[in-house]
Amino acid sequence: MQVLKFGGTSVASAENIERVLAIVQQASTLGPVVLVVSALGGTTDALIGAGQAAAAGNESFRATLRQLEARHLTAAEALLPQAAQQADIQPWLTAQFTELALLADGIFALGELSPRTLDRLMSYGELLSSRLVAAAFAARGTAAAWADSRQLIRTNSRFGMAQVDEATTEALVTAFQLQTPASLWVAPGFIAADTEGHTTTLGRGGSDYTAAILAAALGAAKLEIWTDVSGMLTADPRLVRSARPIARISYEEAMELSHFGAKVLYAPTVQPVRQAGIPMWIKNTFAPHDYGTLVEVAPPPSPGAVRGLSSIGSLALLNLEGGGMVGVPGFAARLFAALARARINVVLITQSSSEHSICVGVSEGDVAAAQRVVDEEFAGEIATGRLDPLRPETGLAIVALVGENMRNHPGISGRLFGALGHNGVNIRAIAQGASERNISTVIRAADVRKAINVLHEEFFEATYKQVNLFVLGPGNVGGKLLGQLHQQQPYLRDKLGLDLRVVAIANSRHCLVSDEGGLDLASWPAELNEAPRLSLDEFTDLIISKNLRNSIFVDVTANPAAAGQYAPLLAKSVAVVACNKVAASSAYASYRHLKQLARDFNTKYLFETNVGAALPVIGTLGDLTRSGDVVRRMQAVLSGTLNFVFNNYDGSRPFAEVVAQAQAEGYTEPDPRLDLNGSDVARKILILAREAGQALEMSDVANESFLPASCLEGDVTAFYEQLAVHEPHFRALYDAAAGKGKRLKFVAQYADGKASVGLQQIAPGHDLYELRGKDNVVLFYTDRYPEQPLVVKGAGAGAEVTASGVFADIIRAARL
Ligand SMILES: NC(=O)C1=CN([C@@H]2O[C@H](COP(=O)(O)OP(=O)(O)OC[C@H]3O[C@@H](n4cnc5c(N)ncnc54)[C@H](O)[C@@H]3O)[C@@H](O)[C@H]2O)C=CC1
Ligand SMILES: N[C@@H](CC=O)C(=O)O
Repeated sequence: MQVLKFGGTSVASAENIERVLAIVQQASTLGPVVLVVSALGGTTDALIGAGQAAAAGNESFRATLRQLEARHLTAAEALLPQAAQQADIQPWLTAQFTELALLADGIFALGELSPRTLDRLMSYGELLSSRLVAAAFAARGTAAAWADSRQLIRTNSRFGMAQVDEATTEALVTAFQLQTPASLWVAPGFIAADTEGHTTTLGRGGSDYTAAILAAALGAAKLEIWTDVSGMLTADPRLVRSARPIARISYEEAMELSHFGAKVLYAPTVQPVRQAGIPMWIKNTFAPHDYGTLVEVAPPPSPGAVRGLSSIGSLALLNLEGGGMVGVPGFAARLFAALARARINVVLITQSSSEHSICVGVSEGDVAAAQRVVDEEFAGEIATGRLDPLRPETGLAIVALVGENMRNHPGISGRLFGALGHNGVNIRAIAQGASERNISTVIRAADVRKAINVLHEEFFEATYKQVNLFVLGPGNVGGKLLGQLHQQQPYLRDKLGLDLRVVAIANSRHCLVSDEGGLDLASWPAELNEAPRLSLDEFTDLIISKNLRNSIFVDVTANPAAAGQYAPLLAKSVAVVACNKVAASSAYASYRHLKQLARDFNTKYLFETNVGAALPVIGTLGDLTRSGDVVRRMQAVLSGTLNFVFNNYDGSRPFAEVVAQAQAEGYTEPDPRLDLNGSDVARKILILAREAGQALEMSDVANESFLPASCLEGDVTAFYEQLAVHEPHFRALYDAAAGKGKRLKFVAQYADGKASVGLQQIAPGHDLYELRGKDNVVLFYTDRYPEQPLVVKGAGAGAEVTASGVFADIIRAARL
């Protein structure tokens, strides 16, 4: 004997019912079948709606019933095309709708819909569908006995969620089996009857349960639950696009997953088949050849120990706190008794070992009643200050890891907390049973999508990690960066498992935002010009409100206000990657604050390109200091622009022209005066000194500018005009050095806690002398490199190299 159950979508139309008939015919070749069906999809909701409308005195219930009747008659006509075949079923359907109309009229007249009447009303859905399916079999020449589940399944009289009397049910089923010769039964799911013969129901989704009860009573060889997905999935597919079917799962795991949101299976279904040791398949009516999920006693362990993820929303935490409960037995018992009296279901329980508080999770809809009954129960303790009034928190959800094998794998919860922590998902409460089969976390409902995706990637997707980039400032560097990202996307997916998506690109005039899947990096420039403007605050709000996992803000501007956005973003665990030097060279307290925020919120603030573009300067310095070395002295050429200018200026071309060339080649700051006046280099040595451990401010960096003051008095145009005016000054500087066989270098120095920048004449043989083009060099003198310095040298400016340094920081942030 095998029991097959088909859900509402599987029997929603004549076309779908044809599929059901084919699947059942196929199964019948293996042995007798009990077929359990739900109501035609949407019927139960429509019946409830009609009942509620009637009770409220709203005559719309009549139209609803007419529509339902028409739908069932249409299905009958399609399934039983010949008039003779319809001879029985059509009058029967009409009679049922006449009964239904009378029942609804009664509800309308009384203005009342009791749970018992509602069960009766709802039962018509499954009665109609099961009769229709049985008639369709008969019309195809297959004898199908219609089995009235109300005569097979005995329950108590808890209408809406009746409890089954297993012994009586088994006896009734056995008796029916003895009297029924047919090898195919068709039975309505969901419905049963109490000892008085009143129709009861087994809870929404109860048709699965009906099938399991019948399977257990019959000692069936297997139970198949046919639905519209190919088995239980690793996560809710509406939340996780890459969720995939679980091939094999234990009863206990299936129970945990179905409890916590896997709508594919009604949770009570598992118990009867588990007890009877009956294997249960979950299969897809619309893809019958898919493997589905086999629920069994001992499935092979899942490779990553976690079998699936589940989530339930609309949760509230109830916190009962107070010194009065420490060491006093009975508080928990009174709390749970009070909740039970109010029929409030407790979903999750945690208590700290200090016994100072108990926290329970309940449905949000139960909060008001819980507050009332608990505060009543503990009124005495609250009045004397031994307990605080119950403190409910709403807007929460549970996300849980489920897996039988987790108990054999240390470190699962560490990975869970780490993954959520890196993404700024705050865990409000946790619960793990001693079985270690379920680790439940309570988080903000708004974080569920992000959390469940992060965890799915962590535990199921060895292949890809999605990283979401928000790029501000697609200018010289930003434009190159987007080009490099575009070119490398396939490599990153294949080799690093990173699915890098650019979610938004903004400049000061436009902001282009992607819907799903990230922007097309081949076509962003044209699209950006058509996009609306967003202010910086709005851009930050967009990043925060999108609440995407592994979000990274990439600041490729030179804008001080952009730097002002880092703190709120880091505080939401959004990583910040910046080539903009403003933040790291702003007030020391603010620089420290940003670094601390990154630590506190488990994220990254990376700015390697602030010094020497893509050269590994800050990284090297970090390696030295983290390993215990002490930086005593630094000597460096840190301006690509100035090195280029002094390498290319010999008086044969005007100084202004060489500076303009540096700007055209993309070495200068957006405002080249910052390079020429030494500010850019001052920022860089300040950042290096800070990274070496010195709490310096910009005012502590001595800057001996070589520019005549008038060069900085106007705008950039005036600046170039003044450079031309002062050509003799620049020529004199050059001649003075060249006359001694020396070269001009703008040098940054740090020693003994003091930093300075200025133009120097460098003699041949000096470490800074041979420095070509736009190169940078940094000499680190440390306790471990006292005389022969550690040298980092190479191209220190240019959009392409800087973009590659930003890219490298993005990868670091993405891999955390
Ligand atoms: N060029 C180089 O060799 C290096 C540059 N950097 C840094 O890279 C940064 C960018 O330099 P470039 O690309 O040359 O500058 P750019 O002027 O070409 O690009 C800056 C971009 O930022 C945008 N922007 C400015 N203010 C904005 C705002 N409030 N909101 C949105 N977008 C805004 C502009 O529209 C532009 O798209 C600078 O901070 C610079 O210090 C760092 C290392 C080396
Ligand atoms: N303008 C800078 C670019 C890198 O920070 C320079 O010239 O070095």
